[in-house]
Amino acid sequence: MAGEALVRQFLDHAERLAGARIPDLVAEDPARAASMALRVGPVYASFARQRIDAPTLATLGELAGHVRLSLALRALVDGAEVNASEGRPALHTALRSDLGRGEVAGRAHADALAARERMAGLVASLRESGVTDVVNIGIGGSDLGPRLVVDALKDFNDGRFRVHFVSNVDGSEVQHALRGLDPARTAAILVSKSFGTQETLLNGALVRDWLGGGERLYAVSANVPAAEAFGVDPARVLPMWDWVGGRYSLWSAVGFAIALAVGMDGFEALLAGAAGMDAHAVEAPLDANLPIRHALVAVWNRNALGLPTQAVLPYDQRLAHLPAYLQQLVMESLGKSVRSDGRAPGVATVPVVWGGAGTTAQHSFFQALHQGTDVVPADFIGVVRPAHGYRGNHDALLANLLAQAESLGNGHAADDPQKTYPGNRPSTLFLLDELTPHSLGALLAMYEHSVYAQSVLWGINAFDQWGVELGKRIAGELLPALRGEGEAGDVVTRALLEEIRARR
Ligand SMILES: O=P(O)(O)OC[C@H]1O[C@H](O)[C@H](O)[C@@H](O)[C@@H]1O
Repeated sequence: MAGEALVRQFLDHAERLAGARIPDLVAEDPARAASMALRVGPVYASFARQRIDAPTLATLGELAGHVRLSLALRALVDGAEVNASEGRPALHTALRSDLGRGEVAGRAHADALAARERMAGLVASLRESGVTDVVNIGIGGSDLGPRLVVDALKDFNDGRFRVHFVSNVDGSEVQHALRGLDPARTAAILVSKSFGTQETLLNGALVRDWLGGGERLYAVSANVPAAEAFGVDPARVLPMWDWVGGRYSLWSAVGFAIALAVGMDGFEALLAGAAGMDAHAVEAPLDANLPIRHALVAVWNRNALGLPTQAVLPYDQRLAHLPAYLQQLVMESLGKSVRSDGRAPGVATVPVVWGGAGTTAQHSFFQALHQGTDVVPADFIGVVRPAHGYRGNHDALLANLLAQAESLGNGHAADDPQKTYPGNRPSTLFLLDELTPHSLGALLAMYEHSVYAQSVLWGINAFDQWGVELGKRIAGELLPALRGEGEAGDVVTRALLEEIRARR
């Protein structure tokens, strides 16, 4: 079908479903719970509580076909220049899969294997050393992925190292991270793709001095000369490449801290889980493809239902960092209002991603999810088998997870409007059999592919982030003014500078 006819059909479905209610959709189709669910390895996903039906999904599938989503996924893993504004491929899949065809993907995969081999050597030598604590210094993609995974996989950590994270340029974070640590028993990893990030260089210099030199300093960077000039021994610099986006990089040596926490076996299992999802994303037909389904639902919620935000609600404390990680993955990738071809997308793009771990979050912002004026679609993530023996707690956790998805979807009528729940709040519910390196790898790769698929549907580049540059430049200009050297900033900033200077 031609593009325009498809868009018309999309709008027709939107109009038809504008008044549709999730409980009615569920009641109308007894097979819905099964037909709206997909399983890929350890990841089960139910879309039964989305405000969508089979004919709409068929149109969305046609839309996916129209934008050649399958070919686009293939182009991604084969190393096509999907990052057009920077003239680069985005080959994060080559870090964990050998799916990519052709020379570019093949070389990337070989380079990734060689780097992993070197990383394994450094992990082994550190395990044999007297080092007890490791501080990961990085920000954005050089922090959020490792931070999430190290915390999520703490049941797979043998406790050989305590791993700490420092990202913020706020000196308070580094001060508290180092408090109580022994410099003679601490190693630091400076993780920076560019090795030009202000926060990481300032914190790195502090920690280098605190360590008393570069002996236990490690670096991961695509800018090896800069890391060496900073004082890191070349033998302790692991490579990264311009073909890996920062927010897609935890599978590279950026995951050094992960490998120290869960061992190389754990790291390899994480990669294997992601590789399984890569193969599914590229090979599964459109209508049975989990990341594509997830992406189509995201676009439906944003553009047909006009929902401006998206909640991420892991019902597992170990996944408490998942909302922050997904904020970068989704919002840096899709936070664009210009298509790759320079045109306006003509529709809303990125939603605001936010969230928190259940059940804790139920006692803070869930009131607004249930009765607020904005409808917030949610991704719930639950884990069937816990890694602890407190069965009573886990049953309560799962009961709450199921109850929240049900009550948000169905609502509740009451005579008293204060006690009425409007319901019709859409959600997707993921279940992992267990939270393991393998299942976590699969889940995170699912989100990566969904984000890429959304970018293809919207025609935007998921792999650049020009929007973060302006603030960095202005901060650079304001730095001397803050020290009293010259003037910078607009009228409001100057007044604020004056206020700060007067009270220092
Ligand atoms: O790894 P680095 O080069 O230090 O970059 C760290 C982060 O900073 C940048 O501002 C980007 O917004 C992020 O995408 C990136 O992950």
